[in-house]
Amino acid sequence: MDRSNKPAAIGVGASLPQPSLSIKDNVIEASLPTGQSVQVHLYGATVTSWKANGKEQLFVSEKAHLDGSKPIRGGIPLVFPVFGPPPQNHATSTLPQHGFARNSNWEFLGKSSSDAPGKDSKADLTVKLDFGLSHSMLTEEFRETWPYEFGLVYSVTLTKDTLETSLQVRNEGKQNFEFQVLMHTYLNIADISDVRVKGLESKTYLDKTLQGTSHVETSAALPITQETDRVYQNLDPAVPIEVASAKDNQPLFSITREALGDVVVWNPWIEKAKGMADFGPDEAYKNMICVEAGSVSSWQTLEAGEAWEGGQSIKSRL
Ligand SMILES: O=P(O)(O)OC[C@H]1O[C@@H](O)[C@H](O)[C@@H](O)[C@@H]1O
Repeated sequence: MDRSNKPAAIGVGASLPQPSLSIKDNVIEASLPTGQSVQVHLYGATVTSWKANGKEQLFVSEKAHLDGSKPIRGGIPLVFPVFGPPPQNHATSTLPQHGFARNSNWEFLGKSSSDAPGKDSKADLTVKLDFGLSHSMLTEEFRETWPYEFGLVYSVTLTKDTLETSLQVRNEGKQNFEFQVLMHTYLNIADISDVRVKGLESKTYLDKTLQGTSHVETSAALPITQETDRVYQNLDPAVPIEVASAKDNQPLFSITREALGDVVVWNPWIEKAKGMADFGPDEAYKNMICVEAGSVSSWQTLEAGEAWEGGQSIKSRL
């Protein structure tokens, strides 16, 4: 995963087609000459579209609010600095569910592109979009409820066959703070009954549908047949979690992570889907599965002046 801020390689392939960028109504769109594209709303720095292989790879609810009035239901909302309902007696306790990153207005820091080493420069071209959020950009309410001086840089990198998202968290103040982080990725699938989640066998998970009780996964290829809300813990980030087709066992998505040791698997199923005002149509629960890379089962402590970085790379074969 390239986290450098290096600019486009000057001179290399100067005559080759370059990634294109458009900025309109607080939505940033970039595309590669090979056809892949990504779209990011400044509200939440939420990735709302990733097209590869001629297909949309991310699910966005038809009823999602795209006007900044509510976190966007779909794509990749970013969860920070707390996952789920904040615990009592913690610095995050008065924040909303999943924190403030997904409901804050981020700034676009710029685009960079690079040729990865390879024979076909056009095919290896990548584009990286950087977004920033800091304490002074928060609403007054969030600044008061979470009074830490912080800086986030969120990088969204599009390559020929992957989408990479990575977050750098900096503590720019004088006090330590604790945070959790999660990339709440809604993957677009044709039919939930046809997918299996692989790479979780023998891993411990907390089942949020069963009062957060702890279990050990017994399935090598997990089918989703009911409401599912599980936090798999302490995974090896380098081992991919795969969403595979049950028909031919072929992976549809493969997700590797860096410094993100937990993975949440979530599908609201029938009743919960109906109960979410911004989720639609009702049957759309069949067309999505959230596989969310994060660090949520404990807290990351960031000392004054320190930085932390983590991310995911999603490869699609859809
Ligand atoms: O409705 P929200 O706040 O976007 O959350 C959606 C889901 O997000 C998941 O990450 C949680 O594990 C679920 O418990 C939660 O329901």
